[in-house]
Formats: sequence, structure tokens, C-alpha cells
Amino acid sequence: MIFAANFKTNHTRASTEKYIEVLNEKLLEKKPEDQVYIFPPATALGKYEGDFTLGAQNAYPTQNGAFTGEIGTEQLEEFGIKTILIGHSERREHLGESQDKVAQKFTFFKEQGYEILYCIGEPLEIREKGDEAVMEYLLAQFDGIDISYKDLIVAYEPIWAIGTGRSATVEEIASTHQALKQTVQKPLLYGGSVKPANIQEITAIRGVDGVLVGSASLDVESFATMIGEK
Ligand SMILES: O=C(CO)COP(=O)(O)O
Repeated sequence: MIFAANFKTNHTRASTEKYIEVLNEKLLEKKPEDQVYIFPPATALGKYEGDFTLGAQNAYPTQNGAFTGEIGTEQLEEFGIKTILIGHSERREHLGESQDKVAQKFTFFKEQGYEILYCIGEPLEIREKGDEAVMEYLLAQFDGIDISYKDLIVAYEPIWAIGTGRSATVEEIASTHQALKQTVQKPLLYGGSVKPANIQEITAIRGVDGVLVGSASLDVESFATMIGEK
């Protein structure tokens, strides 16, 4: 099982260091087959030791250059970071990343040999139209994406379940994951209001290979509970 924590715009360098210190103690009891990923904000990236993979929430598809406000692979590789989140709905929605831009980013980081955690997810109005509309929408988010890339992990995150406290139902997750698995034979995570109270039922669903957690990952005790409790 994969447990990934997306801090989004939360935590500082100081609080991330503390978090990792506590997490490392907890991870001593982790099952060897479980994998843990942490995606702190860019200012908290660093060289951390531990039984987890540190990844970037975002970067610009460049080594370096004139891209004010962005970071490239030069900044990531200072810390040995070779894992990146691409396609998160918040970047698509609030930061204006079109499918074209997302695909360009994917191709660049693939060519640099990064492990890519690629996010897809539908808005509520699409979910309300039914399964067929959902699949059409989700599959369009693979346009320009090499789904056979060896270091690809996919995360299905319905937008209406993100940060709302309302997770998708077990049936919705099961049927969407099953349908996605027919197209993408890669580890498939679920994200959207995953928390200690629902971790067991979500990780028990066939076709769920792990979780991508936002709000409930911010507290290290809560995140560690989820890793321990599945
Ligand atoms: O967007 C998410 C993780 O990338 C999910 O966020 P929440 O767990 O806060 O719903």
C-alpha cells in the first residue's frame, strides 16, 4: 500500500523537520511492503533521511532559467528529489494548467527520469451525469500522457471530495478504479477526504493501491495512524 501526504500550502521548513522527526519514529513499525511519500511545500524541501520518499508538489519543466517564481530540476536535485506530483486539480483549476501544459510537464519530467504521481479527477457536475461521463472526463486527462511510463503512479481524486470532508463512497471508488484499471495498469491511489475514520474501508477496496492524503496528513499523528491502521 502507498501512503502519500500532500501538504499543499501548509507547514514550514521548521514544522516539516519536526514532522519528519516524529514520522521516522513511527515508521520503524511500518510494514516493509508499504511505501510512504511526503510532498511538502517547496520552501520545506531538503535532504531528509528516513524510510519515505520526498517529492515536489510542483516544478517548472526546466533545469533552470528565467521563470520567475518557479523552481526547476536544478533546485530539486540539490536535495536529490526525483519524485513529482503532476496534474493535481488545484493546479489545473486555480493555477490555470491546461491538459496541454500538464502533458508538457509530464513529458519533461519523464524524460528526466522522475517518478511521477499523476493526478486526475472530475468535478461534481460530471459525477452527477453518471459513470460514462466520469470515465470520458477522466480518460481525457490522459491526453498526451505516456501511461506506460515505468515510474508512473496515478491518483484518482474526485474534486468534489477534496477538502470537503465528503469522501467518495466505497462503490464510487471501486467502480471508478476498476474502470481506470482497464486503461492504466499502474498503481492507483485514491484521494479526497481520506482520514483515520475511513482509511480501513478505502484501502480494503479492490483496485485501491494506496491513498493520497491532504488535510488529514497535516498532523503527523493522524497520518501515522492511517499508515498503521490499514
Ligand atoms: O487533494 C488531496 C490530496 O492531493 C486530498 O485532499 P484532502 O485529503 O484534504 O481531501
